[in-house]
Parts: sequence; structure tokens; C-alpha cells
Amino acid sequence: MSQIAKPTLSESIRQRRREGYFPVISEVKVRSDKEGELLRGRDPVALACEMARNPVAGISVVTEPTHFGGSLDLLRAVAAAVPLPVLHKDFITTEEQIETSAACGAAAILLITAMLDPARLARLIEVARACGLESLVEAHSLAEIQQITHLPFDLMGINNRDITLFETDDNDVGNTERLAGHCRGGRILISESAIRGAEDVRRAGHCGADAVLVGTAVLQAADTGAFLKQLTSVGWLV
Ligand SMILES: O=C(O)c1ccccc1NCC(=O)[C@H](O)[C@H](O)COP(=O)(O)O
Repeated sequence: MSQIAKPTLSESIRQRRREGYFPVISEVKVRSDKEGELLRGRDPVALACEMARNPVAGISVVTEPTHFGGSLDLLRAVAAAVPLPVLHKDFITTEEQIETSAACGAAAILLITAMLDPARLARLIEVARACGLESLVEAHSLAEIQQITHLPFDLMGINNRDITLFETDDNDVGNTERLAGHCRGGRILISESAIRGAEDVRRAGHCGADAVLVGTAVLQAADTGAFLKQLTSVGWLV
């Protein structure tokens, strides 16, 4: 791939929005406890490139090995292969993990409020910034949103699933509908997980999400490009 600088994830989301697309972060995830194998024999890097040929805002790569079958090699390979910002999704709790994310070519990292107290979160946001990475901070409840709202992170995520259940729950975009109105501060808001199709994207946009992060449904789609076209072409006047 040529060495043209990639936009940040925030810039890319804003750019897709200006172009009239609903901003979608499309995820590469090898497996999940609930759905099992998700690649169906496909090469994950080739799949990421196929996703990136559509007007998505970024690619998310899950590197957690035990539940999701990921690896840092996968992150490195996808980041080198796609011209879009790459989000590193894992249980990130240390400075060293953030330095590794940057070395692997990520543009942004996920930080999970349920796993980190506010002082620790603040420290990791600062380290990410020093490494040139944006922070997507994820919350699942109003109490978690209230804990983090004063912190200087870049992107706010509402996880529609309870991560402590490792995706074995049967949630939907309803958590974004309940919580989006409580996310203030002019930050980009991302509705994450359990998004099955265009109707869920419409619901997320309707209640204030600026972008969605979609894994399983894209990975299970019979035609990746056609499915991403449906999601990214959801209108804003919903
Ligand atoms: O959800 C998390 O917080 C998480 C943290 C670290 C590794 C994986 C994690 N969850 C799995 C995901 O990231 C989901 O794959 C992603 O949100 C997409 O969800 P879905 O569209 O429901 O597959």
C-alpha cells in the first residue's frame, strides 16, 4: 500500500458524513463464543480489504485471542493493507498495550469503562494521545457515562451488549436509544455491537449516534459489499 497518511477515525467519520454516507466501522473478528467461526474460510486481510473498498469510515480489528480468536499479527496485517483508520479492539489496560497498538499501525484504541477507574482511564487516554492514537471510550450504562464524561477522550461508544457476558446476550440497539441523550460534550458517538441491519442503523442514527460499529452481521452477510452498501446508505433524515 502507498504511504499516504491515513485520516484519524474522527476525521474519517466526519468525511463519510459529509459525503452523505452513514458512517460505519466494519469489523474483522475471527470468532465469537455465541456464533462460533465467523471467517468461513476467508482470509481476514483480504476480507478487510474488501470491506475497505466500500464507503466505510474505518476497520475494527478484534485482537483478543481466547474468546474472539484475534492476534496482534492480524492487526498489523490489516493496518498495513487498508487505506482507512483501524480501531484496535481488545481489553486494553496497560501503557505497553497502547504502545503496541501504535507500533502495529492502529489509529485508535478501545478503552472499556467497566474495566478501568477514571484516573486510570485518564492516564491511558493521555498515553494514547502521546502515541498518536485516538481513544474510543466505551460505556454500557448511565452510571458509566457519568463516570467518564469529564475525561478528554475523542470518541464515545455505547456498547449495546454487556461485555461481561462475552456476546452471549441477545441485546439490540435499545441500549443506545436509552443512553444516547446522556452523552454530552460534542464528541462523536458510536453505537457498538448487536447491529443486525439497516433498520438498526436507522434507529441508532435517529437517537443521536454519529456512527455504528458492526461485526457479526457484516461477517455473516452473504455479500459483504451489498450489505455494507445497505448500511452506509441509510439516510440521516430518519
Ligand atoms: O465489546 C467489547 O468491549 C470488547 C472488548 C475487547 C474485545 C472485544 C470486545 N467485544 C467484541 C466486539 O468488539 C464486538 O465484536 C463488536 O463490538 C461488534 O459487535 P457485533 O456487531 O455484535 O459482532
